[in-house]
Amino acid sequence: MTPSLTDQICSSPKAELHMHIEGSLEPELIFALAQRNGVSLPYPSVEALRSAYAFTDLQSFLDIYYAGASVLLTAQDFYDMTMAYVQRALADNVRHAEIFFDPQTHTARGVELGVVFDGIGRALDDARAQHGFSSALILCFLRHLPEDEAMATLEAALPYRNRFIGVGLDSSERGHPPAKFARVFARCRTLGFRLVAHAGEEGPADYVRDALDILQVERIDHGVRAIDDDALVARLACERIPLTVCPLSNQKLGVYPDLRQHSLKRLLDAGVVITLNSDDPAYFGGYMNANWLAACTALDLDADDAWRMARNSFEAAFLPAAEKRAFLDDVDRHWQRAAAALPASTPPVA
Ligand code: HPA
Ligand SMILES: [Zn+2]
Repeated sequence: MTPSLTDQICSSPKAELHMHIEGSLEPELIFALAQRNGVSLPYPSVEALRSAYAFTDLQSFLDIYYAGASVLLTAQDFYDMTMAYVQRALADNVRHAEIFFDPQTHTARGVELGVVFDGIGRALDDARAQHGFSSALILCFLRHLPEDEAMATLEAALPYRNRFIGVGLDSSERGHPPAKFARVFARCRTLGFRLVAHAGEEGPADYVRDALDILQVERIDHGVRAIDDDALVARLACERIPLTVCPLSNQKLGVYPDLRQHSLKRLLDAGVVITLNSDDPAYFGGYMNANWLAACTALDLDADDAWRMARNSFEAAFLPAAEKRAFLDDVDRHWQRAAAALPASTPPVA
């Protein structure tokens, strides 16, 4: 990739639609919060913790990710974590983020839901007021736990319903199919929440189809295993169902150990609305621009691919139409200027 394309990618406006706020907790902040809260960690130093980030699969990551989140106790902790993410996102020209959080990870430790909403919510309010950073929250249910617990979490979160726009489904995918959460997603649908779910990360293409048909989600998180099913790929493209793809996550968790083999280029070429995201940036070695550059370099993507994926990120966002239009205009202006500077670029078909 040329240095100028790298610059254009880094400076492009973009939306991030798949980022777990607990996955933005850097080892330095984990240690600082542990000290502030008198929590003891099973690692002697920041370096020792970071060197434990050698994952073999999703579960080996989740075990460390949940341990890291154990230092979050007060609203100020959630505020500090969220503000740290916002600063990194701003540096990568992320203009809008739809941020996942895992309430059950915190309520199980005795942290009240109000503390979680207060800390994250106040940080996002301040980010909007101080930096014009646009954002929304998506509450994720942990799929390794029973559906009844997801339902109880939903009911407990309803007093804060103006704080989140939608619900998602994360944690261990294998053995926990979408159908397990049919009732709670049906209830969320009647309540008017936006719906997403992780599917087809480690689980099969069938889980992507079930997330669409049974849970009736509007976006699929990861979804990269859809590539195993031609009819499903055609459906995703035809129905314009976005996939929130996370390249460095897929590499670090062994979904695609070699990014050159990643399915996202084939999916993009098949007309699927592919977006690029960081998933758990503190654990997988990079925030948005690192993910964009890793994918574009490994797969030899060009300016038209990048332009398309930047448009996709706002097209797939749960934004009001006027705001979406304004962001898309910013993206087009950016890449039209880039096209004048870069060789042989043609605008993508909107
Ligand atoms: O990539 C992921 N997959 C499933 N659950 C998660 N929780 C945080 N990140 C992930
Ligand atoms: Zn994820």
